[in-house]
Amino acid sequence: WEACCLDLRELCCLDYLVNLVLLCSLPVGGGESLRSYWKMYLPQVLLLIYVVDSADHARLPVAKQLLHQLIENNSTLPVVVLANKQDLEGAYCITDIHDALALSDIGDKRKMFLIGTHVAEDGSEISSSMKDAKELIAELFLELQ
Ligand SMILES: Nc1nc2c(ncn2[C@@H]2O[C@H](COP(=O)(O)OP(=O)(O)OP(=O)(O)O)[C@@H](O)[C@H]2O)c(=O)[nH]1
Repeated sequence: WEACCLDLRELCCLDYLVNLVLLCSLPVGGGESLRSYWKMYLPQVLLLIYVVDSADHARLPVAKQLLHQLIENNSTLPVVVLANKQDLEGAYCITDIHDALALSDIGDKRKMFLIGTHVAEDGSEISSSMKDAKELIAELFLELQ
């Protein structure tokens, strides 16, 4: 991580920056066996990107509880929630996801964004929603340097 702490303001190519952000990210899965690692990584991150499955209504209450627990002791950590799988029939819309995750309770001190995304099932192309999310994340990353 430290090796990547160069002055990103000097970089003017957004594509390069987006790729660099992805390189610098620490993806941690959401499975039960991996959740104990979340708090371990949290102090090292500039920005939390929390991905939920918008079509998995049954697990949204757990996703809400875990998100709130994760950030309860860090009132300023910026959070980007990706409401993924928006392409699936029955997926909750952004307003429903906002309510299901109780994002209005997350506090007004931090930057918080909620974006609907989806990826092609075969991974063949990057959707425009995912490109928008990547660009937002890159811009936030720049601001946080
Ligand atoms: N239609 C659609 N499928 C997706 C999307 N994102 C991931 N998938 C597919 O969903 C399947 C499961 O992927 P994920 O939900 O990301 O996997 P996971 O989070 O490890 O699995 P769970 O913990 O069981 O939810 C894979 O076949 C992915 O290709 C999406 O936005 N739309």
